[in-house]
Amino acid sequence: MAGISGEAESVSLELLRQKMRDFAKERGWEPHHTPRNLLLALVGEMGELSEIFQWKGEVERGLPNWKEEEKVHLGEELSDVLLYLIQLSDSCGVDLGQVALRKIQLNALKYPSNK
Ligand SMILES: Nc1ccn([C@H]2C[C@H](O)[C@@H](COP(=O)(O)OP(=O)(O)OP(=O)(O)O)O2)c(=O)n1
Repeated sequence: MAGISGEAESVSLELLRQKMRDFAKERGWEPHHTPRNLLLALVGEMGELSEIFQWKGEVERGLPNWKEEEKVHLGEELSDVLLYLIQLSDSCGVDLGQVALRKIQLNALKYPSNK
């Protein structure tokens, strides 16, 4: 699927990490992108994401009754959370893709399948 700039590439965590590095560098924001600042920004975006669901009651999987504009807004807030999480990991020197893969393996050991 083509992205906003017409890119047809597949989206990897590494691609997003590099794009956010470039984004911060081009604006001279790197000094502000410390782990603590990025964590607080992430928590702020988590709040914005939560607001979308606030007072709605239970929500069906796939959001069948949501307006298109609500889904677009949801996608934006999910993206903000992801992009700050990637930047936070990067600022801590953590390879998010690798540690997440390892965590999935640990989860499988902790919660064995019955099948
Ligand atoms: N110092 C900054 C500021 C912004 N961003 C990026 C990461 C997020 O994807 C997005 C956040 O931008 P805003 O703070 O403007 O937040 P919103 O897009 O949610 O706007 P608003 O809070 O007005 O709804 O921009 C960033 O990396 N570093």
